[in-house]
Amino acid sequence: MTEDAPPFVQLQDVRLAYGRGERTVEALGTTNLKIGKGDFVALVGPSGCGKSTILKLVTGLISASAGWVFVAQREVGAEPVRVGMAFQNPTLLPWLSIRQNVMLPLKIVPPFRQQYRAKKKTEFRDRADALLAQVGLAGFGDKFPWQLSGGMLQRASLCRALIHDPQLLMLDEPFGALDQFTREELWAILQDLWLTRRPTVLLVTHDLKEAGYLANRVCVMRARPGRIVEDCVVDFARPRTIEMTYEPGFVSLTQRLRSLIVSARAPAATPDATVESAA
Ligand SMILES: Nc1ncnc2c1ncn2[C@@H]1O[C@H](COP(=O)(O)OP(=O)(O)OP(=O)(O)O)[C@@H](O)[C@H]1O
Repeated sequence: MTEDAPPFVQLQDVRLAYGRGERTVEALGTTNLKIGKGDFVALVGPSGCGKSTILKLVTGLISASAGWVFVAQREVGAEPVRVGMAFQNPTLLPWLSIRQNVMLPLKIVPPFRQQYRAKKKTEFRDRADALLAQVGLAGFGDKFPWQLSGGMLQRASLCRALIHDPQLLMLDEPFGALDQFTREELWAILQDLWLTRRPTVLLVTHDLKEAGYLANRVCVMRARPGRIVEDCVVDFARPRTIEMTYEPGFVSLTQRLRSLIVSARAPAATPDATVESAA
């Protein structure tokens, strides 16, 4: 993000508490975050520090208890923004083929919805097939989810998240359930998709190597209440490779992130501590 370009995503003095009264959980303390258009930011931190809460705030799924969330310089929810999402569980619809699953956002999201009804089905089908080919799933469009491996399903899920050219791509531990080799393959695929399409990406991950490989910035969070304690710039050249992750600069980045998280780890949470911290 250049100094004078307005941020595409901005959290300004945001606080978020779940529940009421004695059951209040202060999930996010005062939090500020700016993400430039087309940037790739990873959120890392101990369990319960509010990473997914930030994703929910940015997509407008929940509203801030205090402060403001802006996307494209408008308060979130004021204007529709095209968002793509992928989670740990690919959640493809089992009764639809892979291609139909990938095309689903085009049936739902304007302006594609109207075009889909009008005439563009063939064009959209070609678009889905091209995207499937880009992630190594050429020829799998007619298969059904049960016929694919976990890694293949996650590739298809990335295609579904990107088919409608989202301005914002929200990824909540998308590769968390995959083995290391499949995960590394998918990092390369995601990097390639990001380099060619340049959505603004917010990635939640527990994998520090993944954060360092994929992101331009890694925000380290701390719990109770959740907050960002460090914002590390990652400026390794692109495209990044797995070999690069063994180089001293990369290793010292992941070591630094690790020690930040170790020191950010809150003592084990208890229901009483939760109520106390919220009081
Ligand atoms: N719907 C909810 N109602 C009450 N408390 C919630 C709710 N959702 C999350 N929390 C609490 O808010 C805090 C932040 O949760 P969040 O899911 O954002 O953390 P996280 O960093 O994504 O965690 P993890 O890495 O384990 O997925 C946690 O203490 C969690 O228990």
